[in-house]
Amino acid sequence: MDPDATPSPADLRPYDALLLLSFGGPEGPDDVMPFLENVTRGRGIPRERLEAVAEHYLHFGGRSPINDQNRALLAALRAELDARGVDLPLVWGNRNWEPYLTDTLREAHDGGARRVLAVVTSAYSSYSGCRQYREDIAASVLALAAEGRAVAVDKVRHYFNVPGFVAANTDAVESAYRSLPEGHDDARLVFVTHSVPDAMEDASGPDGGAYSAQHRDVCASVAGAVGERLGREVAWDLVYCSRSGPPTQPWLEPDVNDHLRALHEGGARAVVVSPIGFVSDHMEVKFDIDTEAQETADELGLVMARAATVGTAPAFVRGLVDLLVERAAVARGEDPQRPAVGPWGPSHSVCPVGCCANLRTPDRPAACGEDWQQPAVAGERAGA
Ligand SMILES: CC1=C(CCC(=O)O)c2cc3nc(cc4[nH]c(cc5[nH]c(cc1n2)c(C)c5CCC(=O)O)c(CCC(=O)O)c4C)C(CCC(=O)O)=C3C
Ligand SMILES: [Fe+2]
Repeated sequence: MDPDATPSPADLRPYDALLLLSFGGPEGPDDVMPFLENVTRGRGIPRERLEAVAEHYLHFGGRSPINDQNRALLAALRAELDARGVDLPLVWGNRNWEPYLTDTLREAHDGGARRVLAVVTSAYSSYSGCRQYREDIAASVLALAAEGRAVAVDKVRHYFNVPGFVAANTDAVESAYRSLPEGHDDARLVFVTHSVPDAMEDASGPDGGAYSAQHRDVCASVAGAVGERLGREVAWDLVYCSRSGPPTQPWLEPDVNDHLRALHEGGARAVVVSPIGFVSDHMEVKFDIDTEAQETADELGLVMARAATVGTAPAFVRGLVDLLVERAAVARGEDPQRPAVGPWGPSHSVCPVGCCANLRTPDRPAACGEDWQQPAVAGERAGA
């Protein structure tokens, strides 16, 4: 083989554009309340909770870190795509703030895109992290169809257990252990994710309970790999942050702060905290972990090292591009390898009917699922 030959470009057919789909966040103090109203519309979040969360944002200048983190991820994905010879456009749209998904897809359509492949900034099955994004896609596709614009959107499978996500988290947790002061290498490993109502947990995935089960699956993989690198068993727990419903409604527990107190009472002197439920250091990480949980640890005299989120770690970015390539092969009817670490195995590429059910408005259309019907548009064909 000619060593100077350019490798053939990664095959993304039949897609003609790639989409990063995320949550969105305020860019300044005036955006905070309108953003929070977008997030919580029709969701029964108490007013006091909204005011408290507005304070979290204002504490950081009214600007969420999430948008800049998405810009950084877009740049990293672009570089990896370029390195693999992929010249498709890569665009960015959000659920709750500019750039809104519908505007992004309209612009992509007008630039020639008809069949788009999406990756969302959530690695797990749940209504908030999966179906709600699929509903956003459906609403945008339907709105554009009504304007005479035909676009079809698919998404990649859940990536909590893909090798790149597991490797990036393993590296981050190992670094956190190595950053602890001498004599603390027995630190307990505390994984943290976003709490959700018990009812949302019970409805997550095709058979229920997928949200916490997928977390436990990747936590076990990461803790096992870190243990091998450190040469000893690492004891770990999965706990929760950012509970927001009324106190009468059960949400996943324990809360990270209560858990740190319990560990301290049990004699722990140090913890490594890994926000495994989040892909970047957005507001939940900055406030609920770096501010609140850190204060709790300080009060207790507990040494706490926080592991990085995957962010733009090269292993993670390569893993996402591998998934885009894999999903394109699935769309072409091929049978690609679908690597996964741990017993859960690779998730579905197309969500089964009823997966991550919407408990409030169950009939809302959701794209990227077996029961989704692409709207017809006169004179245009999506995915042609
Ligand atoms: C599972 C999950 C993820 C992870 C998956 C994913 O990434 O999608 C996530 C991400 C995020 N959540 C975020 C922000 C908020 N989430 C809220 C409210 C809620 N989240 C929920 C769940 C989740 N949320 C739930 C069940 C609610 C209750 C209301 C409802 O049933 O929908 C509220 C309202 C106020 C409050 O109650 O906290 C805010 C402001 C931001 C942006 C952060 C930034 O700006 O940096 C991000 C990435
Ligand atoms: Fe949230």
